[in-house]
Amino acid sequence: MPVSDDPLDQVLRPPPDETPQEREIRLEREAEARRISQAIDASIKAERAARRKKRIVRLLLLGQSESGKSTTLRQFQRLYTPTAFREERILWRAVIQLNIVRSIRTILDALSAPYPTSPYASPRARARSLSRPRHPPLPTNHSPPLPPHGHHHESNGNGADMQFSYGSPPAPHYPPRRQDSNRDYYPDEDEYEADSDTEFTVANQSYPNSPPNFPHGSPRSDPSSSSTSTLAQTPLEALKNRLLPLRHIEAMLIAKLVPPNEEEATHLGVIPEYHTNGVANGHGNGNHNHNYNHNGNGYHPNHHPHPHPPGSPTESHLSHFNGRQGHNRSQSYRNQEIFVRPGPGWKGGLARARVNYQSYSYDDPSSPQPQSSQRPMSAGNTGLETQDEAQEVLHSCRKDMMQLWNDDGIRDILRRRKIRLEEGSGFFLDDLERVTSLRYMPTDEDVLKARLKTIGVSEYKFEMEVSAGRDSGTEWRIIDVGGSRSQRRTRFFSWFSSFFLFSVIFLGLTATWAPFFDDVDAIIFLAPISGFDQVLAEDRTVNRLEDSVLLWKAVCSSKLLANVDLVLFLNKCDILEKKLNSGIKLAKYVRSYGDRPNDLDSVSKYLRGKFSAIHREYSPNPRKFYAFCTSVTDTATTAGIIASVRDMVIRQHLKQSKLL
Ligand SMILES: Nc1nc2c(ncn2[C@@H]2O[C@H](COP(=O)(O)OP(=O)(O)OP(=O)(O)O)[C@@H](O)[C@H]2O)c(=O)[nH]1
Ligand SMILES: [Mg+2]
Repeated sequence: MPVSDDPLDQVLRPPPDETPQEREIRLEREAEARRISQAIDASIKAERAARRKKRIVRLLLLGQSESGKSTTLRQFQRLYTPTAFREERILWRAVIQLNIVRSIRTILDALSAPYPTSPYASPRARARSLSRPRHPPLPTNHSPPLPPHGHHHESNGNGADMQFSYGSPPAPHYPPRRQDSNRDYYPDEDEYEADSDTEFTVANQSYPNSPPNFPHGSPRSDPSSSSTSTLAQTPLEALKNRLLPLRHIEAMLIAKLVPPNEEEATHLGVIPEYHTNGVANGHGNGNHNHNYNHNGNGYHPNHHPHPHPPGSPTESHLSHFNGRQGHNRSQSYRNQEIFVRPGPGWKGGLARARVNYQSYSYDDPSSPQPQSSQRPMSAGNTGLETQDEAQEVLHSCRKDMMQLWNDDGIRDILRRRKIRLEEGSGFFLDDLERVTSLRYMPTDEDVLKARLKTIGVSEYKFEMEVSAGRDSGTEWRIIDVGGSRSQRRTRFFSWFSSFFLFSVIFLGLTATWAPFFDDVDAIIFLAPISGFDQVLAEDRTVNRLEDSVLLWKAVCSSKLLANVDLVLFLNKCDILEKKLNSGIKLAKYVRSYGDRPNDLDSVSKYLRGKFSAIHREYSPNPRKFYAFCTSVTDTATTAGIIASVRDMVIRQHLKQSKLL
């Protein structure tokens, strides 16, 4: 008998001194094991066939944090389950309220932030910050050009140009480079050097050279703030005092959005004043667990350590708003987004208290308008019987918020600190009059613009409503994952945007994850290409575009996903276009772009070519690949793209079914 080299054969080979009875028992056991294995195979096959027969289509959304995955999911819901989507719009009002409050907080913090303490601050900058006040580096997501050594060059083996390099020679004032094993990089792009000598004295003081345009004399008279106004040193200070109620609203909204049974510390730091008010829910105690909610039905397949170690910035996100001393302000509050689990978890509580408008159709202006005395009722799980306090506070603060946002001096400060709120997520400050009205009902566009970070993995099931078109009856399952990085212990880990993706793609498909990724019909991968000049909020050493490319390579080369068709959304093209038109050059960040034209068409074509080449080189097997330039918040253009994706996926799905 030929001797096999297969180590498995060697292990399984019967012992040389096996007796006839032992042999009989062994053969019986092996036959039983074979029978069980065949039964399992048959049942898996039958289940797949049944699923295909029932037309269950599964889509997986992948991409870095803020790439637009959940927004794409909302677009699917808007298009194919319009009634349900419309009914849920009111639930998004709390999220929009929170987005507004946090935008205002960003501005206020920008006005009162301390001076640089970054270890990477240049000695010159440090010296200057000691000698005279300057604008401090505030957290921004905008990246400096990466140095020339930072490029990645891969050969595609067939001579095609696969070079995709990031960076350009550093501007002279950037901090000294910190050496990484693979490349040089700038750890902190926020080292700020004023580009002129115009001097501001920030943090509640005067603005000698370019004052914000507050009205001279007394601040706007407001009975609710008269006592604080008299204490105020400046109109700005008075304005800030009048905006103090937003602190309470922020804590209240978080308590409202996070279900009471949520185990996870929900970024609520231990803020004594909130706790004594009984507003906060007592989280923030370092009890970090993820419960991955599969199918939104409460199934929690596993517990994983919280991605943020105790003491990480997420535990104190409210502290900055409180303006209390002693917190490390280099911990960017902008990393500290509120997140809730996707799916019905957070909506569940809100949905129990649907807004109490009487049969008023927001789409039908001829339907009876709500009475002016009728204010929207809270749709949250706190204060169900009360009026919507958050909306009322926002309404009463709206003039002050508008004054703050529209002030030229403050805009100038934001600009100098590279805070571009209008390009960021959940931006509603240009719509304050509308969104703070007492009868505000979010529009479809508002829901798509709202920002709520996803944590964990959820599968959404829905059937297309009959009104949605010919494919009604197909059950769609869309899997939305949280894209933010969770593991930064090693450089290797930090290359990958998500612990979840990392687990699935690189550590192998564990039983825990199998239900999510098994038998997926297609992946929609979102690469927000407007982020070419930005860094990740969760790791400020990493350029966003670079991160997307690395993740794309990982997805393309994953053996687990080798047979899944890929749809690429080069997303946030609307922001990209604005950036390019404002003069920001792609070539400064992607050196290989050279002197090609700096317009949307050329840039998107170029990047599409790069992503497409990576797909060709890295995919283990040939497969279908589609690429679109998208702005998934745009309802008109996205409808067409989603219809194409739907047709393509269904076609493929049917083809596969026939093969079974
Ligand atoms: N202007 C613009 N904004 C977009 C676009 N796509 C998404 N956004 C906004 O970007 C923000 C982030 O989008 P999400 O869909 O929450 O991102 P995500 O990929 O689900 O992020 P995680 O849940 O953190 O993984 C939201 O406020 C969206 O409204 C786009 O194409 N253009
Ligand atoms: Mg999301």
